[in-house]
Amino acid sequence: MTAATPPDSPVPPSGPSARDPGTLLLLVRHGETPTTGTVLPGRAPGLHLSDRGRAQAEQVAERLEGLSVDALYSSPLERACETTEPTSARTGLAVTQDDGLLECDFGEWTGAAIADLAALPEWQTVQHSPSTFRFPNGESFTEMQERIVAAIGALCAAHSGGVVVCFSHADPIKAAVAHTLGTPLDLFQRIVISPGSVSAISFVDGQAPAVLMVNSTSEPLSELRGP
Ligand SMILES: O=C(O)[C@@H](CO)OP(=O)(O)O
Repeated sequence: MTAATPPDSPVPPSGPSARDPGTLLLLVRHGETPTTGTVLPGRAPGLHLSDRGRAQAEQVAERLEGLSVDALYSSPLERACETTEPTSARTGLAVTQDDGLLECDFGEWTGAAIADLAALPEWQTVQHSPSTFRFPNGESFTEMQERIVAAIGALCAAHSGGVVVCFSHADPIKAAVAHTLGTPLDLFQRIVISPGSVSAISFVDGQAPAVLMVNSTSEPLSELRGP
């Protein structure tokens, strides 16, 4: 037999819009570059945003209007840092570079044409069994996932209860979203993260993290914090 709930008992919080808004993490993929989709740029220096990529960066800043942002972090690579610039200008917040948000270290595959890589037998492993794959003289997908998950965990802990915006890269963001959803790393290629897109994760004490948005390129972001 279960005791009746007293009529004045508080209603338990049921999600991020309840009394405790928790910590809101926004993961932004950098805007397009001249080689996005054709070359695996990895950590090679000197790759900058295209005109379209700069427009996508502006759009991210516009979409953040109305959201009270506490901190901005970025992968140190140029294409990520350039994507932060309109948001930094609009919010007045400085950007802190964080190696935990870096692109995967693709090792000897860095700078290769994706069409050439797709012809290799190893490409099938990258697509279908990524948890077993290490890039030649580079990082494994498992290491990349552990790195990004640790990085965003530390940043959210440092800004508990706040809104944290992190600018990163496709594969690390896919791996972070997969981890939050409980999706096996071997299925993480099913998640699409487009240039200039925003994905949102909410962390509320005592609750499982909640994925609020994935690969969004148009929805207003202020509504993520409720009315
Ligand atoms: O080359 C790509 O498709 C992705 C992989 O993560 O890299 P980036 O997001 O840096 O463009």
